[in-house]
Amino acid sequence: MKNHIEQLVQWLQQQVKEAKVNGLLVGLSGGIDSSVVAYLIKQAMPDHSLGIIMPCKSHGQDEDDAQLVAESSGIDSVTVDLTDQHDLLFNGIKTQLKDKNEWNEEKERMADANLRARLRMSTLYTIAANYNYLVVGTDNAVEWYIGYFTKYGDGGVDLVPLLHYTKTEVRQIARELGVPEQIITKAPSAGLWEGQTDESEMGISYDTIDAFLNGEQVDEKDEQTIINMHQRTAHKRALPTSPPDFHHFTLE
Ligand SMILES: Nc1ncnc2c1ncn2[C@@H]1O[C@H](COP(=O)(O)OP(=O)(O)OC[C@H]2O[C@@H]([n+]3cccc(C(=O)O)c3)[C@H](O)[C@@H]2O)[C@@H](O)[C@H]1O
Ligand SMILES: Nc1ncnc2c1ncn2[C@@H]1O[C@H](COP(=O)(O)OP(=O)(O)OP(=O)(O)O)[C@@H](O)[C@H]1O
Ligand SMILES: [Mg+2]
Repeated sequence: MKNHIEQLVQWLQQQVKEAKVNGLLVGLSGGIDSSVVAYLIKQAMPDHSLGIIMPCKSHGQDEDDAQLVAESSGIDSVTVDLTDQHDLLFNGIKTQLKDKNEWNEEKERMADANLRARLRMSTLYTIAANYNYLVVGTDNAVEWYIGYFTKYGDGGVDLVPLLHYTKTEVRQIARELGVPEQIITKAPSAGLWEGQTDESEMGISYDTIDAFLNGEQVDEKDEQTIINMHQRTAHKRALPTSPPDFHHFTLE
């Protein structure tokens, strides 16, 4: 993995150069993916990299873990608590729709969760513009393939260095980089509601999806689940859908 790390660091440096920006930043959650990205961008841009810690009704342990990663990687960090902003916006929207008797309780938890991810995205772009930095995403091959991210939330980024790495490989890279073991071994979670873990929500294990992506044989039912998730989320990996160019078709 040493070789991969060197290449990823060089690739990040090249992106900074080509985009003519000053540096790179990442949202630091205390999870393994953003920890790996933090270590990589710190290596790529030692004096121009930033980790943004954004609690939003989050578990205190996650913030402690994010702080630990900031310290162990040496990356500069800023904390922006989004709890009040989220409450204001979410409850404002909810009140308006409730008044019209059109609030869908069944969709509430997911709407609340996705708004957290999109508030984080907005925060990252506001800070990126301030420093003239790029926003670095943390999606790995599994999350990308099955669309396990919020469209224009944590999926709304400029660079995705881990896109071709399975979760197993991300763990290997993390060990090589020196990410603290407690971060590597904790259960992956989007942290969007109490008790959420990726595997319980996806209904399938990272090991199974890793195996599928590696072209290995997996249980037929699991294979179908993965393919269904991939197909259902194709829109998240594409540019917005547009109609044909009727205007120019009529010109001749
Ligand atoms: N066919 C289609 N063509 C174009 N657009 C389509 C569409 N179908 C839905 N859409 C749009 O997409 C929206 C649904 O997508 P989206 O808003 O992303 O929402 P959705 O996929 O329902 O939820 C996001 C999922 O990602 C997970 N997540 C989020 C954030 C972080 C992490 C993590 O691992 O840390 C995980 C989260 O737990 C949840 O399972 C719809 O509201 C609609 O606007
Ligand atoms: N509290 C938070 N503060 C800052 N960024 C966050 C926070 N929660 C989520 N994010 C951002 O959203 C991204 C998506 O979360 P995701 O859970 O997939 O990654 P992770 O937490 O780094 O790793 P894992 O999947 O193992 O939990 C994070 O990598 C991070 O960039
Ligand atoms: Mg996480």
